Amino acid sequence: MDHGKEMIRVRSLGRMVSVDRLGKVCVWNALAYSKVTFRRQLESIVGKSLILRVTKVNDRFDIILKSPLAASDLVQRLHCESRLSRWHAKVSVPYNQGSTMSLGSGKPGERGSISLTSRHRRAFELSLSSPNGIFVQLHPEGQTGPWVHKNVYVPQRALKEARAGMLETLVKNLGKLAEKNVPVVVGGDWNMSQWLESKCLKYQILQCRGSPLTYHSPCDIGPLVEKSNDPRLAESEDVAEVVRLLDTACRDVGFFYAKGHGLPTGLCKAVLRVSHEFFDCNYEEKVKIKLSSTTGFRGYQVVGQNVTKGRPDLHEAIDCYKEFDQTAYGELGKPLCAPNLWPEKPSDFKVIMEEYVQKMQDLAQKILKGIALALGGPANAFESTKAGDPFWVMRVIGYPPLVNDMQTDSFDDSAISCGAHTDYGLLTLVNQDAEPCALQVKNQAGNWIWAPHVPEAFVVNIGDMLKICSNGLYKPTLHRVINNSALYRVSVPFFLEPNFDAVIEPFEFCMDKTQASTNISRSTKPVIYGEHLVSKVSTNFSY
Ligand SMILES: O=C(O)CCC(=O)C(=O)O
Ligand SMILES: [Fe+2]
Repeated sequence: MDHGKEMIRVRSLGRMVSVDRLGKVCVWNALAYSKVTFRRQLESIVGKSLILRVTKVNDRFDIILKSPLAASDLVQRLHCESRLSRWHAKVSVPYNQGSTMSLGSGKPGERGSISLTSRHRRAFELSLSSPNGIFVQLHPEGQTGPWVHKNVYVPQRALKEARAGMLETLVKNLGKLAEKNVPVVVGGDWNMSQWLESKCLKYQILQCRGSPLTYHSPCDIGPLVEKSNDPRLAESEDVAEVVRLLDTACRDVGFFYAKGHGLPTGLCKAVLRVSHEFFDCNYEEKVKIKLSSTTGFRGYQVVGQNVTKGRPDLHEAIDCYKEFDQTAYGELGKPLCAPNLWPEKPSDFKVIMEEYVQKMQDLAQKILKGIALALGGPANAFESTKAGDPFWVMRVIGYPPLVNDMQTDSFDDSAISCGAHTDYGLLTLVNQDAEPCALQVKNQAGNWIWAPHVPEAFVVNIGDMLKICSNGLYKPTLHRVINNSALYRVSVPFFLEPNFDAVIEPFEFCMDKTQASTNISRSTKPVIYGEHLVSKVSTNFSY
């Protein structure tokens, strides 16, 4: 489909605009709605000002949006937030210009096409509406043996190594089916697109950004939390199951959801409530605790004061660090040696946050025991010199909506709430508002996927220091925040760090592992954690 020359009149802009400067989304299976109710539905999902035009065309709705980014966000939100999963929505311009995609008429299940979707339910539904097609579901939850049902083929859930061989065969067979003009719908994750491309197969992507991170079901860390002080922790079977899940998540994704963590829901909610109450205060109130190099980089930073890779982040925040004595780390600790700055309003801010920090440190250390076991070491591997007296960082972050006035031409497509980065320390635990969905994680296929709020679960990700400790077995994943909604968002990440003065270098047991599998004994250089942190913090701000 070439939309390059299609021009439309956009009333709010008062002129003809080529659609390739805008974003276009097609939605199927929604014709039960009138145009007016459908538009109202869309507006409740993405905000009125993003939507420039909605038209009914044959069997679908076509939606023109303010920008390609807005279009990909709409598709994601249709799937991720509104959960209107009966709809099939797709951005009508190729997601990845230049790759070998056959777009055909853009309709799923077209003869001879291979369609790729990361949502297994979506693929399943498509397979039913396309009875001559074949549906392959790669990562079914709780699937132990292979099964075939009508046109649905579910291969056995396999371990990563075994999966490679399985994919090889699968891709070959998919190619043969496409040659025979059999429509194929593949549900799985985006790694599949790499396989298809490596075999030069043409396919169409039915969803533009991959599934939300929730696709990987939350890890119930309950057994690990309950038994973390048990000297026979490593022998417990249910702990071993948690450890296995942690290993897969840290190796493959670098992110996971942790439920069963034992933190009171009321406390987690109170943390978000007092954060909102603070950000709701006026400017004068907030800058009473303004951060600068003279406050030890502690306190409130205004919107745009934080900089990621040279660009201002469009968020405001209160930064807190573990407090320490002047004599503790000498020159190394000087730039950060100061008390935390707590706001007066709301009056319960400090007491709630201090209780939260203490509980989060305890929880993060328990998860770290599970990670030590997952890496093949003793549960206490991070204790004593590495992280026996851990440093911590907590950021209370407020993200205003990025787009307020979409009626003007001033929309900046590249505006970002928090630029792509990895975290500095060992483990990050994020407590985020239920809405809006704004955190994104880059998956192995290079696509940004959403990490929406999951009730009673923390988003957990690994940081740079864990990469060094694990000798690269676990790598931190790039993530960023884009608040394209009309809602103000709060998140409170808690970062568990090594001891401030720790020399961070790979564990022996990790070096043995990498030596055995890749012949690389040491892939990372040692660093002094405190130096790493100070160098990051002191270049993070514009004053
Ligand atoms: O706001 C979020 O969800 C994540 C923030 C983040 O990545 C960070 O502060 O390092
Ligand atoms: Fe982060």
